[in-house]
Amino acid sequence: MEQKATNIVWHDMNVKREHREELLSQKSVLLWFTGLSGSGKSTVASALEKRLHEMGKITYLLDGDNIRHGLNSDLGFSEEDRIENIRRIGEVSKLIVDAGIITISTFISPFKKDREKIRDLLGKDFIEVFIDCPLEVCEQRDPKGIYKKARNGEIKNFTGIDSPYENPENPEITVSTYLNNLDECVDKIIEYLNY
Ligand SMILES: Nc1ncnc2c1ncn2[C@@H]1O[C@H](COP(=O)(O)OS(=O)(=O)O)[C@@H](OP(=O)(O)O)[C@H]1O
Ligand SMILES: Nc1ncnc2c1ncn2[C@@H]1O[C@H](COP(=O)(O)OP(=O)(O)O)[C@@H](O)[C@H]1O
Repeated sequence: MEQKATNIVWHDMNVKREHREELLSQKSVLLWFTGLSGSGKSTVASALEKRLHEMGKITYLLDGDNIRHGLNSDLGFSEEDRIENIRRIGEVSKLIVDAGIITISTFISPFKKDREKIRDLLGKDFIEVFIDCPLEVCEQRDPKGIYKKARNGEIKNFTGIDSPYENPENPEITVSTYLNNLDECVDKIIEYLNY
């Protein structure tokens, strides 16, 4: 997004990310989870965070449903609002990574272009985690009864039904929640991180 303000100057602070990382004895990254509603983003992210916490890592989890109650409560599910939702979360994630914290962000983030913008923002610290699960399975799980509502027209612009989801082309990690159990899904991410 174009910067509106003029006459603003970036101030370089004394305490930098590397100093915070050193104090925390860890390297921070952004694990960006993307996938359909019901694919397992929140479930896998929460189990992963627990595992990392038990390993002594400092983490923070940003979750779509939760953020939409606060920071992004002014946004709905039009294409424009989803783009702004993901843009803000990308920026917030960058700040948390800069704080030295291992950040897990779980949003449907249906558009490839928006995810790529966050990759550009974070560079090598961006790890895209595709939570892969066919729509039929997500719909069968329907943990919030939300697909049922989308099918009978109570919810419009629902991802996978009447709003698109673009699969990642080259995610760093693909986790298939319809093939592997929760522990196996978490193992795969932990193995990649190689802490
Ligand atoms: N129209 C529509 N489409 C998709 N999802 C909807 C919609 N309306 C409400 N919900 C609920 O909102 C959660 C998705 O929010 P996100 O911020 O992750 O969406 S997005 O990235 O901006 O597309 C999503 O949560 P998850 O199921 O955890 O993915 C839904 O429960
Ligand atoms: N291997 C698995 N990993 C994650 N969730 C699974 C798995 N197998 C079944 N599930 C179930 O799928 C549902 C996923 O819901 P949720 O985590 O809220 O998805 P999302 O955050 O993507 O909307 C939960 O009811 C969960 O118990």
